[in-house]
Amino acid sequence: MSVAPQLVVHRDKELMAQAAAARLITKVVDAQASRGHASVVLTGGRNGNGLLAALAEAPARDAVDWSRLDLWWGDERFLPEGDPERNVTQARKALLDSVPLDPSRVHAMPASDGPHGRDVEAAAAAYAAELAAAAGPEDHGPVPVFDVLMLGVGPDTHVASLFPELPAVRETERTVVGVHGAPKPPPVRVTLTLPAIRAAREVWLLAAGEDKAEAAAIALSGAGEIQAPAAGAYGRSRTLWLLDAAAASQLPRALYPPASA
Ligand SMILES: O=C1O[C@H](COP(=O)(O)O)[C@@H](O)[C@H](O)[C@H]1O
Repeated sequence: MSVAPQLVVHRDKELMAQAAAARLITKVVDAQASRGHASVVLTGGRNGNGLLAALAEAPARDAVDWSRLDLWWGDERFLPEGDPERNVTQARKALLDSVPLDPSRVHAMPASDGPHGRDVEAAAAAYAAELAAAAGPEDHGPVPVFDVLMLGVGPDTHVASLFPELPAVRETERTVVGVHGAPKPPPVRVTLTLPAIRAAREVWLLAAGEDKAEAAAIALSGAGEIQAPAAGAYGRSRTLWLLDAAAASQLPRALYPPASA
């Protein structure tokens, strides 16, 4: 059953990134204190990378035990290792190269020049197997119960590489699939599916900028997940939309009443 989304609206995208970074630090520190380790699923895109860059600048980042953090990805552009358009390349530049992570806990999705070559279905199956191997009996499923899974929201309401009406968003069995014909380049991608996303304890959707306003309004107004994949992204115990004022500007008044002063 889906948990009703909560909304937090910040003044602008810089403040949103800083506040989300602070929120993530607290979550990771709390999870490490209670379970000894934490797991976070990263997103690509402008807002996801903005958050990572803000985290890199936050003095409180030193409160995180980076060696006890598992990092996974919600999706990846299926390109050669090191390609500047790969989500993992951008994440490394924004944050990962500057913190003492345990490389064995950095679970990048396969590249198109990796062991599976250009076979994106094999790459997706390999990532699903890696997730399944990391899931313990306490997870009761084929993927770990991630502490936080972040998703950038595209102007067309896509999340991860789940685009409206494409087969990946209809997947109900597999946890990771290959994507062909994505409307946003590159066309070939690897993505977690909605069932895998919904295994997370908390799902955070990031939307900043005017070009996200319509998507946020559609996804939060009862749209179906096939037409608006962001509407189908929710966590087991919390679904949090982190927006800036521009992205919140078309939300129904019942969700985001205009300020009175
Ligand atoms: O291509 C992608 O786009 C989305 C959204 O990106 P944005 O730049 O519009 O914020 C991103 O969440 C996804 O990870 C990425 O592969």
